[in-house]
Amino acid sequence: MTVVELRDVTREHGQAHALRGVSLEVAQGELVAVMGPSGSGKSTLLNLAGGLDRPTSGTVRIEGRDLAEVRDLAALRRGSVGYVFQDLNLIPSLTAAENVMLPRELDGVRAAQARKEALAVLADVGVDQFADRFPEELSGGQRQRVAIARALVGERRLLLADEPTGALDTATGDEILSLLRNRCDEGAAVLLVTHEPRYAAWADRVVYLRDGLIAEASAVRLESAR
Ligand SMILES: Nc1ncnc2c1ncn2[C@@H]1O[C@H](COP(=O)(O)OP(=O)(O)OP(=O)(O)O)[C@@H](O)[C@H]1O
Repeated sequence: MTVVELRDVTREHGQAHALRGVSLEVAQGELVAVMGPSGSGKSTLLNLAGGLDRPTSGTVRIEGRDLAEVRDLAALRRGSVGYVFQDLNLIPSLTAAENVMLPRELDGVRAAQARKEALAVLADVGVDQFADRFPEELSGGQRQRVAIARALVGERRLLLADEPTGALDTATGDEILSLLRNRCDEGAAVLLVTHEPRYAAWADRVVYLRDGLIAEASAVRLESAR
């Protein structure tokens, strides 16, 4: 099943053509890596796929719903889309568990239930022992896991990750990728922006962007690099 579909999508910022006609589908269970030089449109593509930005032309569908016709986009995003960014924006005054609970509480889930869900997903990513610590009390890798837990909570089916391994050492980066890969194998669709061939090797497909267009797409799974 297709989770996200972009069809002939363009995005212009005044004179700048960030995307110039991109079509892409990501199915359940699929991890697609997006690579390309700086300024080629990778972040724009991710933002459009998650409904954080709107295309100038073309359509974006999440689970079959045309985002241009969705009234409460924020609710759809909270329910279906998880984001992991390099700068993870954990809220410093909230504990790890509270950061993960927040999107669920915004959706009206009661605190006790939200905490239960947060602890379960923190355990999934291996940091439940740090649930009551604040972000500044955690290492970079631990913080990134908390950010991933926040993206995963509520069983979101589309995960968008923009350089999620940016500041991490190789071993921690590999662990983060393996978490994303596991979630994918459990049925999520993942779009991953990365500069690193090492991490793109975890993908089912690699899409190369150049000047706002898909220059090349490879369907080869690079098993040997795992
Ligand atoms: N808000 C904006 N206003 C004007 N131009 C923009 C805006 N956002 C993006 N652009 C332009 O669109 C193009 C694509 O930007 P985008 O951030 O998507 O590229 P990227 O591939 O993610 O780059 P990087 O790897 O450096 O993050 C760039 O030329 C950028 O300058």
